[in-house]
Amino acid sequence: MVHVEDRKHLPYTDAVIHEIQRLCNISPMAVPHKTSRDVTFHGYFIKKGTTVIPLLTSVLYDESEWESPHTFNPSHFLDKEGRFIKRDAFLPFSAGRRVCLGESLARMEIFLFFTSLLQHFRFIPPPGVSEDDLDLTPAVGFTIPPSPHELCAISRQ
Ligand code: HEM
Repeated sequence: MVHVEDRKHLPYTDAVIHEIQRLCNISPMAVPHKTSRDVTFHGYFIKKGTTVIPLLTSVLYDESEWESPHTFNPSHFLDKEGRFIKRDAFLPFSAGRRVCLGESLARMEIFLFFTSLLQHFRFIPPPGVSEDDLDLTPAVGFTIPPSPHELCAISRQ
């Protein structure tokens, strides 16, 4: 049985989960916001009342922040000794006053579901399908869920 406190003892697992959320961010455009006053941001003047859509993907794939932004690489979240490191550019829940209210709950649930499932099952492609045939290209939309595909869960017991 896994507990949420185990997260600190499982840095590689934690890094894998963070990397999945970075690379497969499900809410790339967060939620539209409106400026409550005139703002100058990075030299651009933004008038009060302007709708602003934060592109979280631009941070999660930022080439100046990530060593291999377009490749799955849990080392983004590990130091040389294999300890978990926080990264400022990890913003799948957005940031600021309107940051996702469910972030703690979501992170806890993802850790518990992910570790429990992997402890009890091995996941393999269905018979006749090779791993290379699995298309992990996400669906496109306001949110980007994974495309439907089939997997077999094999009990480890
Ligand atoms: C992997 C799971 C989740 C992701 C990636 C996610 C991501 C986000 C993002 C990007 C926003 C927009 C923040 C902004 O306006 O800039 C948001 C808002 C919000 N999320 Fe989540 N979310 C997740 C799960 C949850 C869960 C489980 C709950 C509730 C139990 C939740 C509740 C909310 C609420 C209430 C807001 C609106 C906050 C506000 O406007 O003040 N989210 N979320």
